[in-house]
Amino acid sequence: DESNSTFYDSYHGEPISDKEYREHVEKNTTFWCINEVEKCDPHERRRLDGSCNNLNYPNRGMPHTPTLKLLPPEFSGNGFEPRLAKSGAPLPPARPLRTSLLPDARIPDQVFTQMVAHYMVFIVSDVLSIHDTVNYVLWKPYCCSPQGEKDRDCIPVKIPNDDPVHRFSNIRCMKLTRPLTYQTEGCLKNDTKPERIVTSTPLLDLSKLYGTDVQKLANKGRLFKKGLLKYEKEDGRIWPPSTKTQDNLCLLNMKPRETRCHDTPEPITNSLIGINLFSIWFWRVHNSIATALAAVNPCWDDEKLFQTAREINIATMVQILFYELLPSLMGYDNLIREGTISPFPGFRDLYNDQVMPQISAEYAQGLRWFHVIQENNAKMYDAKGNYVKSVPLTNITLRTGFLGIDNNLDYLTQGCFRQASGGFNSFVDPDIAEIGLGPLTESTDITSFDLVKNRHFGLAPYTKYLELCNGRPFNTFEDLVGIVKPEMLDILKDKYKHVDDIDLIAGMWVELPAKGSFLPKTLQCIFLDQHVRFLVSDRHWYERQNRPNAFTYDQLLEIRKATISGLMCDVGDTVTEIQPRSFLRPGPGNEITSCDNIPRYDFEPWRDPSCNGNNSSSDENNSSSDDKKSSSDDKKSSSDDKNSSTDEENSSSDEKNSSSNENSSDWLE
Ligand code: HEM
Repeated sequence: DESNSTFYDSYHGEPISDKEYREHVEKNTTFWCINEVEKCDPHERRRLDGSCNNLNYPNRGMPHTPTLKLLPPEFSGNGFEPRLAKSGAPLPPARPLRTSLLPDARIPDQVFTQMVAHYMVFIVSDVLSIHDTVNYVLWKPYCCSPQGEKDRDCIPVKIPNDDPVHRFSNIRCMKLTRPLTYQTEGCLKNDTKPERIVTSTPLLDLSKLYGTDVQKLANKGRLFKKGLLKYEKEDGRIWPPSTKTQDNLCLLNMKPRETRCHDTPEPITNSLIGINLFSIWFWRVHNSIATALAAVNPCWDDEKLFQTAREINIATMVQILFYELLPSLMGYDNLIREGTISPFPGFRDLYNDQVMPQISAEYAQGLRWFHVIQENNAKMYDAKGNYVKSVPLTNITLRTGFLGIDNNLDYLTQGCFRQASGGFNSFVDPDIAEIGLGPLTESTDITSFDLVKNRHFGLAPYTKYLELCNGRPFNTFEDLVGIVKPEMLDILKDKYKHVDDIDLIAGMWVELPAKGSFLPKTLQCIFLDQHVRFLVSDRHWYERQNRPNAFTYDQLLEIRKATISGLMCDVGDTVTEIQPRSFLRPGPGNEITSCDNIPRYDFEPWRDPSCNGNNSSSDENNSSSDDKKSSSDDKKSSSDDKNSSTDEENSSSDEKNSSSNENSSDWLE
């Protein structure tokens, strides 16, 4: 009897009939095309799978739900191929366009650190998917061989003979596949506009950290003690649980030395290094929060500790994004003016149940622009900032094992805030443009792919977005004066026959930054729209006073203290000193300083009066949580003797846990 849950069509968002349900079962399309939603309870917390976020449209906010379009998609022909140029010819080929508009060069940025790129790619993992990449790497790896010519899904990128890089090689093809869509997965008919499908929730909710499935989280994530996530301790470092078999995503671990591979609810934690690092860090943040909560509230059970820690963890991630990273990138005044952030520390409640929790297709594409600022040569430093060595990031994708040896995790961590990001300019790091996926492919130009995907998603011409964002028409190349960089206007004219031919991502590559911002004008516009949507459409938004289990005013004031540097001091290996604003390069006004000077959460506002019958134990735990704030430099030293009772609980909980004889009070350090 399924009376407690309803099946929704993932695309349309309507409940489906029993007959339709059985048809999907027969076609084996339930996974992508159907969302199962348990009856909503308006008072429950944020669900893992995003369901019931909007009580009127319960599947909106779940995985496999569609993006919103700022402008109607444009395709050509019955097969929904990319739109054509005004002349009726195909648009200019991707690779030569990319090498002209966005040439290879490695130029360090003068303002931002690597932390920006890593945080942004972690945000990407929270709202998008990697299955389109897995598709051409693993499932259909033949797109540059004869077999590929027979497969419609193959859309390889051709390299011309006069290519600036590959004229010196014999590589003439880069393998690539069409995006997975509701059509390819059998949810919509093939004669409808291709509509991309993704696996994350379209909400900022750490959905790839906790996963979107209660059972998976129970199996792989939760320790079911004291609100903690499972963890392992090795050489004094805390890790998410690992798999000892090889069937996970760590394809590039160099055996036999490199064996570590996360066994978290979602294997994506093992993918790009920025996703990997922030997954490790937010995993630890969860546990440090749960431990601090347990210290002030000894009567809270595992469930209450877990759920509260998860909420604070999510709020921390969002607070850092909205109030630290975005203002640095886009300008504080711009964000205040547009309503992305509030100038006041207290509550704000802009929830509108008519706005669906969705991301725009343009936001998904706009995030790709950040490939421009990815510096691929990761410099590694010791805790005092002495240079140790470097590693190309493209060599450590799908290679969690690298982090597990030679103090690499520590050194990389230091590099995140000591090394500049790639320049916010019109150049792409040569490795991102030519290597891309490291040893997984012969050659991958991520930025050419950005252009090809832009077309296969059917995004409207750049000029239409200019009109949308600026409120006036753009009819000629001359209308782009003041919009794009002058020298780039010449190249645009060379490459595109008509101004309306210009692709959205190409326009963003060559645009001038928006006023008071480091982002290109049109990207700024797309970001402003989406970030307001995030907060307006999310019933569980952390700044709301009127939501289930809302923070109190005093709790929210603690969340306001979140900074990326505070996070690094709490959970970053060997981080005992850091600049206060570590998305920005250290230097005058942002000098590296002791972690003692970096603000951190105080968990007193979470003290639950109903626990306070038993004072002796809560006092003791309290003093240890105070310790934590001052002594940030002992993440490695294993304390401690206070909780001998937890020894036993822990060792029984997890057979493959290398830390089974450690006690969970590690988190009380
Ligand atoms: C070492 C650094 C990075 C590498 C090697 C990398 C690699 C890739 C690759 C191979 C793809 C798939 C391309 C395709 O199939 O079309 C991709 C997609 C993407 N990347 Fe990156 N990336 C990196 C950094 C970043 C950063 C810093 C961001 C920041 C926002 C980012 C955002 C995206 C987005 C939004 C997509 C599209 C995902 C989707 O549509 O589902 N990437 N990246």
